This record gives sequence, C-alpha cells and structure tokens, in this order.
Amino acid sequence: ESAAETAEAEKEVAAEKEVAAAGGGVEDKYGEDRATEELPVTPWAFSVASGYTLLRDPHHNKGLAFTERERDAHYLRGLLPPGVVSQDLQVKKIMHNLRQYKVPLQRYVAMMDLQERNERLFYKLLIDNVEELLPVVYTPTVGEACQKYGSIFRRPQGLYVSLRDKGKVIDVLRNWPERNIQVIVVTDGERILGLGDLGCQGMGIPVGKLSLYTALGGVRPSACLPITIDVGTNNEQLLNDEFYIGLRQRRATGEEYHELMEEFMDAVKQIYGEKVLIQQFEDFANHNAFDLLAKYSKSHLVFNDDIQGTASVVLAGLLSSLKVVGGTLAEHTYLFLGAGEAGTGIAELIALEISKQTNAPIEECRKKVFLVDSKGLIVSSRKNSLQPFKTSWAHEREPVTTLLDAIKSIRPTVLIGTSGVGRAFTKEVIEAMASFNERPVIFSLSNPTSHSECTAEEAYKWTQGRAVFASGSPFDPVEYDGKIRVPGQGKQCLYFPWIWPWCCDFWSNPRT
Ligand SMILES: NC(=O)C1=CN([C@@H]2O[C@H](COP(=O)(O)OP(=O)(O)OC[C@H]3O[C@@H](n4cnc5c(N)ncnc54)[C@H](OP(=O)(O)O)[C@@H]3O)[C@@H](O)[C@H]2O)C=CC1
Ligand SMILES: CC(=O)C(=O)O
Ligand SMILES: [Mg+2]
Repeated sequence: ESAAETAEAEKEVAAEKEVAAAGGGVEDKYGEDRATEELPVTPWAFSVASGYTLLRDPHHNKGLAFTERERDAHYLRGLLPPGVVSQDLQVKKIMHNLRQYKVPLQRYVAMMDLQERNERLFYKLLIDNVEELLPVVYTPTVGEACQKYGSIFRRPQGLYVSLRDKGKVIDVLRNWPERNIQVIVVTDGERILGLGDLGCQGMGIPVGKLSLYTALGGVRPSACLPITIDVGTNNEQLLNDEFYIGLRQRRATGEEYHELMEEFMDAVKQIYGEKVLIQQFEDFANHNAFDLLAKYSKSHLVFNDDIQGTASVVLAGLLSSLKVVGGTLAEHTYLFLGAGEAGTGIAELIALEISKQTNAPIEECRKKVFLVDSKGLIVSSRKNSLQPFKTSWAHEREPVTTLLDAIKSIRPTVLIGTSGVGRAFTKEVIEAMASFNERPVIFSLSNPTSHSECTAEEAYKWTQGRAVFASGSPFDPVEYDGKIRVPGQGKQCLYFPWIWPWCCDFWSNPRT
C-alpha cells in the first residue's frame, strides 16, 4: 500500500469519526447504536436501535404503543405524539382502516407496509384476524400482488438470488442480516398459483407463506427467510413491463439452471447448517419440482409444499368428508382434473393411506385413483409419452379425452380439481357427479379464485345442496334451500402449526 493510499484511508476514517461524532439526535451513551459483532465478509452490523432509528426498525418498533417509561428509556420523547395507544387499540384501528379499502390489493399493500413498519403489530393483527386476513397475505390477493409486484414495489422483502450472482451466491446469503434461520421458503417463480410464470415477482409467495409460519406455526419472524431464485422469465408481458423487477431475459434451463440451484443449495447448508432448516420448495414448475425434490431430499431437509404439503391437507379433508359421506378411503373412487404436482402428490398420499389402512400393495391402491391431464385420461396406452411422475397412474383403460367422459366411464365418488383451469367443472360435470352420488365430494383446489374449477355456489346449486365442497381459495358461505352451507378451504397453511414441532422432534430423535 502506498503512503498516499494510507493517508487517504486515514482521512476517510477521520471523516467517518467526525460524522459519527456530529451524528445528531441522542448521544449514544450506552453504545447501543454500535456494532456488537464484526463479520469478516459483509460490512453490515448488528445494532440495538434507539430513538429515531428504533421507530424505523420494524422488528422493535411499537409505534404509539411505547409506554411513558419506554419512551424515556429509548430516547423517544418528542418523536411520538404524547398519546399512548395500546396494541389492542392499534389493531382495532388498523382493522377499521383495512375494511375501508374496497380493492383487495390496497389491503395487501397496507399489510405489507405494516409488516415493514411494525412487525409485532402485523403479526398480532394477522393472528387475531386470521380468517379475514388470510385471503390478503395468501391466495387469492397474493396472486394479484405478484402479478403487479413491480408496480406496487416499495421496499424489498426477502432475498433475491439471480443468475448474476453465479459464483458468489454465498455472499448474497451473507448479506441477509439474520444468522439463525430455521425455515426457508424458496421459489423460482415459474408456476405461481395457477397464474403461470411470474418470474422474480413470485417473491410475494414465500413472503406470504412465511408470514403464516409465524402467525400459525409460531416460528420467530427473524428465523424465516423468503428467497426468490431469478433465472429469468418466459412471461412476455413481464419482459416488456417497464416496472418489472427481475432479470430481463428468458429463463435459463438445463445445466445453467441446475448449476445455480446447486450453488444455492450448497451455500444454504454452508451458512445455516443442515439441522435447523426446513427448506420448502414453492411454486416451481413441475418439470423442475419433482427432480429438485428427489435430488435434494438426499442431502438437505427439504420438502415441496405443492406436492407434499397439499397432499397432507387434502387427505385430512378427505378423511373429514368421510364422516359426512360414509365409507372408508378404500371404498371411494377418485378422479383428478390436473396431473401435476398437486394432483399426483395428493393421489399418491391417498394410495399410501389406503395401503396403510388395508395392507394392500400400493400398486393395487393406486387403481382407485384416476387422473386427467390436458390430453385426457392417463391410461396405459399413453405410457411411453408420459412424464415420469404420471406413469404410476397409467391404468389399463380405454383412452378418454374429456373430463365429462372420464366421469361417465369411471363414476368417481370424489372429484378433485388441480388443473389451474378456472370453471373447468362445468354444470354438466357437476351434474354428472350428482347423478350417481348421493353426496358427491368436490374439491376445487386451483388458485387463485379466478382459476378455481368451480365456485362454492355452483357446486351446491348444481348438486341441489348435496356436494361436500372445499376449495383452494376461500368462498363465502352459500345459502341454498334455506340452509347456509360453509365451504371448506384446502390450504397448506393448516399444517404449518405442526410441521415445526414435528421437525424439532425429528431433530431431537431422528429415529422416531
Ligand atoms: N389448494 C392448494 O393448497 C393448492 C392448490 N394448487 C393449485 O393447483 C393448480 C395446479 O398446480 P400444480 O399441480 O402445481 O400445477 P402443474 O402445472 O404441475 O399441473 C397442472 C396439471 O393440470 C393439467 N391441465 C392444464 N390444463 C388442463 C386442461 N385444460 N384440462 C385438463 N388438465 C389440464 C396439466 O396437464 P399437462 O400435464 O398435460 O400439462 C397438469 O397435469 C394451481 O392452480 C395451483 O394454484 C397447488 C398447490 C396447492
Ligand atoms: C396454495 C399454493 O401453494 C398454490 O396454489 O400453489
Ligand atoms: Mg404453491
């Protein structure tokens, strides 16, 4: 280092000291605002906020709920109006304000603003009003939010790992200010709900799901890390959108895609370890989802929410339905519209459970389950051209191209929509189900609402109120024939409360 460079560096340090000394505001008497830990790579610091900074720190800010004593202790006097408003009253006020918004997206933006401003209040609000706010942070509104993410973007949430970070993904992870991460939800944005490829704007999904890990599962917010892998997008509309926030290129595939994923997965393990982490794959397209799950389940604690999480919740829904419709799981016949991640994931868990209940081989149990994809019923004559995750469902049957014909030929007792195709359960389809089932079970699981295979009202109306109905996105109760029917919701967040305790049990005793 030359003498000139050394002098320059000393000058810089002196200037920094001067700025720090001038600082403004409250003197940092107790060293609260100083870094408490040094990190070798990235120049960020842990600090305990006080005064003005505290009000802008979402993790600790309590807004008007700071008590008189806290205002003294944290140098807040004068920075807040004198009134003290309890957290309960703040919740009441914000709920009142949220209810004024007629446009769901405005509610979403207001909720995200709150999360960025006052995390405690955000979670209190969500926990106390979960039924009302779930459709905002989760489907359906989160879908619209992802579509318009660039336009409504204010402050970044989560961590973005893009193709540009190749070779330095670990440095990207180091930039995240928390070390004690326990749950990661990661997407590459290629299949966001039933809305298709939303590229980098898929970030709303991991952010929303993780807020539910906290609100419903009790995981600390600081232990949750939402991640979006940006390998480009094939969505022309987004590529041409001036507000698009992601890489403006078509999706990387093959080796380039898998190299980035591998670097990311290695970096995650290196930084956060392998024990204290569930890594949830979310809304990947099926041509990657099954392979990623198979590959990384050998080395990481991973699961795929769309394949496995959905299956657990829908199986629970089916078991509950049996209380109404009667019979055992094995006595029913299942037909799916949609043979992708959700469809084949649920199908496999149904077969596994039947096998467990009856001791019959899984191959036999799979014969109770049929799936229709975009080319028609999956049958043995299609076996050579099927994607690997569909082949177990290629039963010996005559080919059928439409859902209606499949229903007529199979006569299922349970119809499940996992196609992402809105209103695919037409009047004829539902009437056909009602013609040979006293209580047809109809689950219309595709999200968001506009992609649901039918509405609750249609399911009840076209079955004269006899359907046992659940959907992926919520529907309001429906009055039919003088009775109020309350549709169920098949949503994965229902298992969030137990997955975390399960993992903790697993880690403390992996043999159980
Ligand atoms: N409620 C919940 O908790 C969940 C809901 N979902 C929803 O399920 C839907 C599907 O997700 P996922 O399984 O991951 O998506 P995939 O892309 O993996 O699967 C979609 C399937 O639907 C089939 N399909 C598409 N169009 C048609 C059509 N016109 N007729 C018949 N079949 C069709 C596809 O056929 P092909 O294979 O021939 O292309 C494919 O088999 C989405 O809307 C998603 O939001 C997903 C997870 C959880
Ligand atoms: C809910 C969900 O995970 C989905 O629709 O993809
Ligand atoms: Mg999903």
